[in-house]
Amino acid sequence: MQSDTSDHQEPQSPTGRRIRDFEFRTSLPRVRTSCIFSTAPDPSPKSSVRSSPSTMGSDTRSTVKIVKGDFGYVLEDVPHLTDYLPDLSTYPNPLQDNPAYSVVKQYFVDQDDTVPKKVVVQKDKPRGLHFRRAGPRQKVYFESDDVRACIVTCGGLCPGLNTVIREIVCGLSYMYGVNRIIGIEGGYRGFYARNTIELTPKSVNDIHKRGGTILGTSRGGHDTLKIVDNIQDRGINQVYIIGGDGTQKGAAVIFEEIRRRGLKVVVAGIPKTIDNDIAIIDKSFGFDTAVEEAQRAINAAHVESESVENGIGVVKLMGRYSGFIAMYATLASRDVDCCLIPESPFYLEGKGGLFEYIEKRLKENGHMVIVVAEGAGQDLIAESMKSMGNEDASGNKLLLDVGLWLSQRIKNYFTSREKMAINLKYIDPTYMIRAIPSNASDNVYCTLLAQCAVHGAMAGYTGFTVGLVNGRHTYIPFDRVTETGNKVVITDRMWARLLSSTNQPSFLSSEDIEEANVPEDQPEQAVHQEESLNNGSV
Ligand SMILES: Nc1ncnc2c1ncn2[C@@H]1O[C@H](COP(=O)(O)OP(=O)(O)OP(=O)(O)O)[C@@H](O)[C@H]1O
Ligand SMILES: O=P(O)(O)OC[C@H]1O[C@](O)(CO)[C@@H](O)[C@@H]1O
Ligand SMILES: [Mg+2]
Repeated sequence: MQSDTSDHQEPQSPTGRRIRDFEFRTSLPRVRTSCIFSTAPDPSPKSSVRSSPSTMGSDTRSTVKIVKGDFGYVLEDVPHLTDYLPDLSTYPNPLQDNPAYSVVKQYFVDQDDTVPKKVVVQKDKPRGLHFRRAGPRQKVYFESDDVRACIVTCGGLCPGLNTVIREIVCGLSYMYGVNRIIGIEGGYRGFYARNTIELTPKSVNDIHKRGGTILGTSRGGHDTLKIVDNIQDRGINQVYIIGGDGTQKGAAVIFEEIRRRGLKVVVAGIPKTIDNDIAIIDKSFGFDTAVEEAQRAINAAHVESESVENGIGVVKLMGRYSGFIAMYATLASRDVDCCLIPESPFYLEGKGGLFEYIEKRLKENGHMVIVVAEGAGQDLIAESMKSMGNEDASGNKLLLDVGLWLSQRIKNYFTSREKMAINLKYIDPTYMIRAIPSNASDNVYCTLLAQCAVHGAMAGYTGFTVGLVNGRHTYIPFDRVTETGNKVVITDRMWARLLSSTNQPSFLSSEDIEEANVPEDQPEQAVHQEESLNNGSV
């Protein structure tokens, strides 16, 4: 954990009273109609609060705290409990007496520390967007005995979920002396439809060695009022929500309702998605593990295809809207001849099409490997199968199996034209990849994310997602991570590197390139991808 040398100034309670906030707040009757939110006194004369789009199309308007500084500096700050409960007491952080941490020089993060979204800068350009740096603060807003925390996991599985659960429990317990932590079973609907389980450092001790989530997960079932009623009834005052883009949208609505009721309850999100499709953050946990595990499937496809005449190995990898796993697994392997992702349209027949390329590759090399992300070519499949538009319980598009479809189309093409006898093997390792435990580097990453979430919650921050931005942990407002998704930018250098490593056609006409050209706010995203997933190398 990084430390800082400057003096730390925590906001003090104006009353200085050490009230038992948790008991006080949870004894209040439920407030459903009146809003007792007020914005915090501006920390800077240049700060302002902007409205952000509602996440649910209801009256749940969010306010994002914008602080402006010199040279075009902008801090997009996260909410704090004192925004709507200004009289809360603060307490010294128990970490200062913890033998492990007390020896660290300036262990606490300075209140003013922020992290820039963009690290490649030009001397005449504004300093741009910043996020609040994550980490332990000198003062906390909860007494250890008063904390009652809960953890929930939602959406699809991802390597590392159990590690995050483990480290939230251990972080709360060992760093802050919290011993009342419960797990909500089966995703959002578990708040009102399932039992809870008690979580202790002992009960979670070995769970990081297992795939999946010990709490279970689900899609759909997000009923905001029932969830917040349940939080209130159970006296929960720290809610840790682990999940993808849909889950973070759900967390944002829960936060809004909690704030509307004036509860001293913190909502902290930990972004999870194997697809790496969450905006702003460098990468999501479990992504590295997925890319590594995908190598085994690609390797099998390569061995199978090179062992026979005109062998073709087709491997399907996950990636509903974003082809990051396919792109990085391809770049890592060097055995892949063609990588198809949702962001890059392709076509099968005719000049410059996939069939022509396969034929050429087989003639040159005798075998080939194709990696296809599950969301690729969905329009093409829909055209030929005349069915599309089904959704899962969370409203996500249900995909048609591109791997099976593509394999069949390739077989048909070569059989019907009596071009050449091919030998195609289709491998679908998607759920096997998703279900494994996280690898070593993801384990460390999950640990830091979990600990930063705990530090933020104890420090009274709320309505935030914890995320790595340019290698530093930050607190990001929910809206920022949910308003757009992270996608492979096909006019970016990384995709060019892939094209040059596989030698596949780009399948793009000059009009397509124009259309795909980075929109105004995306050059930053493209640079960001370069820097974050590529350690800044060019
Ligand atoms: N706009 C939304 N508002 C409130 N809740 C939502 C919203 N979108 C999704 N959710 C809820 O979030 C949970 C998870 O959503 P979803 O199934 O889309 O997975 P996810 O979090 O995006 O993860 P992944 O896509 O990586 O599997 C579901 O319980 C769903 O009801
Ligand atoms: O079959 P499920 O559990 O709905 O999940 C499938 C989806 O989940 C994801 O892994 C995202 O979590 C996507 O890549 C995939 O489309
Ligand atoms: Mg999602």
